[in-house]
Amino acid sequence: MIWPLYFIIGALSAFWLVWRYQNRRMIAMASKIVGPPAIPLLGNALLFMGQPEQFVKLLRDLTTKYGSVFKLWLGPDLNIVVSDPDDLKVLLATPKTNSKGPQYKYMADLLGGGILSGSGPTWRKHRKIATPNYGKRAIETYSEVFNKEVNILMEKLRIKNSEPFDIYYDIVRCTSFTVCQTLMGLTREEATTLPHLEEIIDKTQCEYDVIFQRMTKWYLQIDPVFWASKQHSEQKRFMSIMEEFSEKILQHRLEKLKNLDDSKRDLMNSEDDAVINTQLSVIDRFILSQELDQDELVKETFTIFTSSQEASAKISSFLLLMMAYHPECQAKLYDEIKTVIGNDDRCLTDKDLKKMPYLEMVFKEVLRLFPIGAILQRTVNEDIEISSCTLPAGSSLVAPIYHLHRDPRFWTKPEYFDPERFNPENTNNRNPNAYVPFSLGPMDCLGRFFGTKLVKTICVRVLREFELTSPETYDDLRVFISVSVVSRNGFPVSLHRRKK
Ligand code: HEM
Repeated sequence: MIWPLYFIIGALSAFWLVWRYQNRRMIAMASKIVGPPAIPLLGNALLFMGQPEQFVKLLRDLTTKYGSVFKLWLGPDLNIVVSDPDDLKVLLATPKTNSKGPQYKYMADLLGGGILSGSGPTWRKHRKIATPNYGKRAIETYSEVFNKEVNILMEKLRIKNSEPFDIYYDIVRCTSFTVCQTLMGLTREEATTLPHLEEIIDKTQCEYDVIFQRMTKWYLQIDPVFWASKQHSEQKRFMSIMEEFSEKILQHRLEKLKNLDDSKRDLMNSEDDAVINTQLSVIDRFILSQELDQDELVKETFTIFTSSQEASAKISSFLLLMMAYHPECQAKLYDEIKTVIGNDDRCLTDKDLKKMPYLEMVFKEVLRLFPIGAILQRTVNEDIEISSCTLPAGSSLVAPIYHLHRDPRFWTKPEYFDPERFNPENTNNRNPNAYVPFSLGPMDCLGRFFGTKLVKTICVRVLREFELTSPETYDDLRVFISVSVVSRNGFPVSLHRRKK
């Protein structure tokens, strides 16, 4: 009976020795970098067995103990956690880290190896095809849809009483319909009849939880263990509805593209940041490029949807929750809104938003505390020298953005919500690299202008009409990381109509 056990131990030891021999250069270079003691095969993976809330504390404690650069072995993956802002700027911007890290493969299971979770030629090709729809000028054309969808959101909010409710669910519907009619190119009618739309909207966070658990729990990275888990059946169900959802979107666009005139087809050759580019949707561009097979089209369609509606809804909800928690900031922002747009419930323009500096400060403070890319990982393709060490080729760079944004070396009272950090004087006195909400370099956020404008449009319209309170206080807020930052208790707010 004992022989099978000897066999397994022997096979694992042989694997470990061969692996050490093949990676001896990386291991030798890693030995010069500090980090917690690792055990054979698992490395430091056992440190990550706790609850999601403990993950934030764990990384903070390790940074306190080992400093701005330290190593963590997750099984055979050497992760180098860098929280020095100047090093991070160099590391995220260099082409030597122009590939997503190995943990993104769990995201790629769902989204394919394309624009959000992929690397190399596929990522480059997809990013190039999609880019014309995301530029500063291109998104000017989306103002009408943004405002129209916010009108519908406002109608829903007007019929609520002053009982607390989780505002995220109304907002994420608004952002989802907005994305369908802009980046995806659907009519509202087509969007409302998409199969499983409601279920997808409601289950997206659960799916990100599964992905993040696989990224951080070593035993879920063993395929047979994952296949036997309940997370796998949840993921399978989600993937099947996601496929039907995306296929329907593609079907709508293929139908429209049958009658596409040549002038629009020529837009495929334009890479300028121009208003005219949005006459083709991102999905149209993927189809017309003929570069993607059917599976890639399905997954990239869902990626375009989920990367935009979820992030914008989450940041809008955090911003409104922060206003409910901080009445003095809300009053200041309301004064600014009233000065710029008066009492009318009119559509917002880009010009209006530009005249609201305090809104920009509040938005930045929300992104500091609740970043969408809370922890980023990149593969180091060639050795890179930084101030304190050399990151060896084959290792992974980990950028702990959440922790950088709360690092007391750069932020006084980092846990406090204080938009004044972003007034011109305070901004000038701080290291600019300590704030990277949209990441940096060639793999930075493609949707920063889209997201910024949509979040601001939603929040200004809601705050213009309602004063927000919450049954909870900022001290009650519990957040954890699950790809992005998640609020344990959701976004509970009450709405009170303002007097005209
Ligand atoms: C408003 C809040 C948003 C924030 C703070 C944010 C932040 C980020 C960050 C940090 C990344 C890098 C992720 C990584 O390397 O793992 C990223 C990537 C990306 N974001 Fe956003 N995002 C936001 C909204 C959006 C929106 C609205 C869209 C689409 C319209 C979008 C599209 C993308 C895409 C396509 C990528 C992948 C880029 C690439 O790897 O080439 N994001 N975002």
